[in-house]
Amino acid sequence: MPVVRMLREVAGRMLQGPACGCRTPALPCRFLGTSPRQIPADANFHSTSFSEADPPRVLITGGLGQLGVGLASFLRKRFGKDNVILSDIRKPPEHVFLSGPFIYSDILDYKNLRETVVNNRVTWLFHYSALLSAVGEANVSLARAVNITGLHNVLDVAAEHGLRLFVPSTIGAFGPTSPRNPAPDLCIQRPRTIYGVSKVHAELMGEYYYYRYGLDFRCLRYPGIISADSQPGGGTTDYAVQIFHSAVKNGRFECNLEPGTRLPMMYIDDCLRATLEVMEAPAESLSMRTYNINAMSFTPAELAQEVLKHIPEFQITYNVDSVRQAIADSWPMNFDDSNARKDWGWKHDFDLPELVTTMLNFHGSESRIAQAN
Ligand SMILES: NC(=O)C1=CN([C@@H]2O[C@H](COP(=O)(O)OP(=O)(O)OC[C@H]3O[C@@H](n4cnc5c(N)ncnc54)[C@H](O)[C@@H]3O)[C@@H](O)[C@H]2O)C=CC1
Ligand SMILES: CC(=O)[C@H](N)C(=O)O
Repeated sequence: MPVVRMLREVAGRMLQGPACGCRTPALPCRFLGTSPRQIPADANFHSTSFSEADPPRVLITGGLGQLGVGLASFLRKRFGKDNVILSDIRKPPEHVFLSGPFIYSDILDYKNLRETVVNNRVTWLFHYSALLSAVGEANVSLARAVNITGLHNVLDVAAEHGLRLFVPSTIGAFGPTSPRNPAPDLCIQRPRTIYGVSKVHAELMGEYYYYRYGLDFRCLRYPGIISADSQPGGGTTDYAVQIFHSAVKNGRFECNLEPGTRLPMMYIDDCLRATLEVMEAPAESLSMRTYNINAMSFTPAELAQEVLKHIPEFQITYNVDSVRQAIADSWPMNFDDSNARKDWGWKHDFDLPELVTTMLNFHGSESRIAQAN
């Protein structure tokens, strides 16, 4: 029965492991026929590697959020200012607009995205556009469109043009039935937010494109990220950013999570370094395509204790937001990132004391500058 044997062989190849560089991957059905998303038959789905003399051409989607501007500035130091293009659907503030290339790019507009990639000869794409956990619950249909349909557009453009693609996932990709302390890389993932569901979908679709078409998909599950000079975009872990600004400005903070809510967290410098490290890691060192990364884990009460060491008059009060609390209660308290440490040498620099000192120094000097002016 030759047909059955042929099907078995194809299925066997897919289940065996990633497509290797020497094999021509089968075309996805949606790329055939009259679809605008055609992939040439000789397409090479393997992202190009780069040398110092020939750095990647980078596009960051959703780049005006909490993390994108910092990522652009970090990557520009490594690859050169003009090789890193920041994009978003919002208008950039002047200092961002003047700091390097910025373009309008709506990930829901496939043609616009493809044009951007082609016209700028993009080779690496960091896909940051998303609606985060709390805003996602407030606008499920928009979150579904941006986080799921938008991801499909990004995956197709990346596959079509042989890009190396980074998509961040999150602690929010786990749910109440996942092991919580710690959550390992591979376990039950049944999140109960549209954000979490869309991120599990992104992990699975990215890995599917990797195994099926050889797309160079790389994904890190970020903890809650804490940044000094950018505002969070509507997540459950936002309190851990806002507390520092309030502590310095007012000496007090009203927290929207209960004092004992333990969540994994990370300082932005560690997050951005991990992102570049996994993108630069040799493909053969990656035993997986989606990794947990971890740094620290604390509760609002523990964070407040650490702030008190610097600002003895600091006061924290609690006014719990039931939506955010329910989300936080379903997320991991701790992350097992041993695979990232083993495979590509991940190591964080910032623990809670260094985080608090750094954040308070930043906001302290900001407020001294404001007072002096
Ligand atoms: N900030 C954090 O603590 C964490 C972030 N992540 C992930 O990292 C990525 C970046 O996060 P943040 O910067 O915090 O997000 P953010 O919410 O601050 O920014 C997201 C950006 O996406 C843009 N956007 C929305 N719709 C768009 C569209 N149709 N086309 C293009 N852009 C669009 C928004 O204008 C916004 O600037 C997200 O994918 C997020 O899920 C993961 C875990 C933790
Ligand atoms: C942890 C995240 O993904 C984000 N900060 C959120 O709280 O939604």
